[in-house]
Amino acid sequence: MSTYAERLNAVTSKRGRLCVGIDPMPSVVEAWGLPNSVAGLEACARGIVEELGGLVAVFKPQSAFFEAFGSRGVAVLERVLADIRQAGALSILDVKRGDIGSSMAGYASAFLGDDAPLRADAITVSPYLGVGALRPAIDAAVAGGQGLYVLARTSNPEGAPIQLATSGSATVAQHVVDEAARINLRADRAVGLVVGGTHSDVGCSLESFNASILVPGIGAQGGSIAGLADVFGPALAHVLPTASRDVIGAGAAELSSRAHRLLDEARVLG
Ligand SMILES: O=C(O)c1cc(=O)[nH]c(=O)n1[C@@H]1O[C@H](COP(=O)(O)O)[C@@H](O)[C@H]1O
Repeated sequence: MSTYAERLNAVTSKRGRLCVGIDPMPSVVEAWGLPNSVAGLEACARGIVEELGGLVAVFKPQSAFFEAFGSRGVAVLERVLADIRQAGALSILDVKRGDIGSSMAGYASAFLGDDAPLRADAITVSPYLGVGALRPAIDAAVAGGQGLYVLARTSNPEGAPIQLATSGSATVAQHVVDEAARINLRADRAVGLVVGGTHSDVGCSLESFNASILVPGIGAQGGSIAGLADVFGPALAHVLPTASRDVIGAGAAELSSRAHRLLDEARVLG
């Protein structure tokens, strides 16, 4: 069985280093000329994968916009994840879970389990109950050839007081980066990071990090792919930029041209 790192490398080598976020919020669904309903959600979210599924390497559905419609929205999310798989792309399910070990094991089986209806190739997780509390998800990811993306330095301005606070001799963000790198030595590089593309200085050293770095904040939040080389330096080799509204926010007619524009920009990442 191949690891998440190997699968990610294979698909991004072919399709380019870009993740498209599937955030079908009401304003996006409206820009697609669709009603703010389960049917509108489904037409928008599955329409994105139908159009871009053979082009883009990775998709990141944001669970919140599906959960907003209850069980019928979650059923749409199941179908979107299946569509992504069918298209030969990878899915990062953005659920930002983090809990004590026993509950984390529950989340791991919900999103990473072999037969889980919401099975994804990777999920986003929060380390604020301790990086060690993520262990059940790390074990599940390694067992299934899947990945995790741990929030280290998020794209939003409100993250700074917590993530840049000092813990011992390093910032909290640095602690997360170092712990993830240490775990990866025995975890098939399954533990990636989330580091926003909106900062001129991320406030932690990524130099010796050894796995994928998901970089949100491109486009709508002010970040640009062109600006990443200066900020990420040698870690640029691990960067996977992700954009949602910048690609999907102007309706179906502009979807393909916007994706192609970002794929062109992402060529500088190699
Ligand atoms: O984990 C994430 O994906 C994430 C982390 C972060 O630091 N900032 C961030 O914006 N995100 C997510 O990335 C997406 C950003 O959407 P756009 O700003 O439209 O590209 C949303 O789904 C956010 O929840």
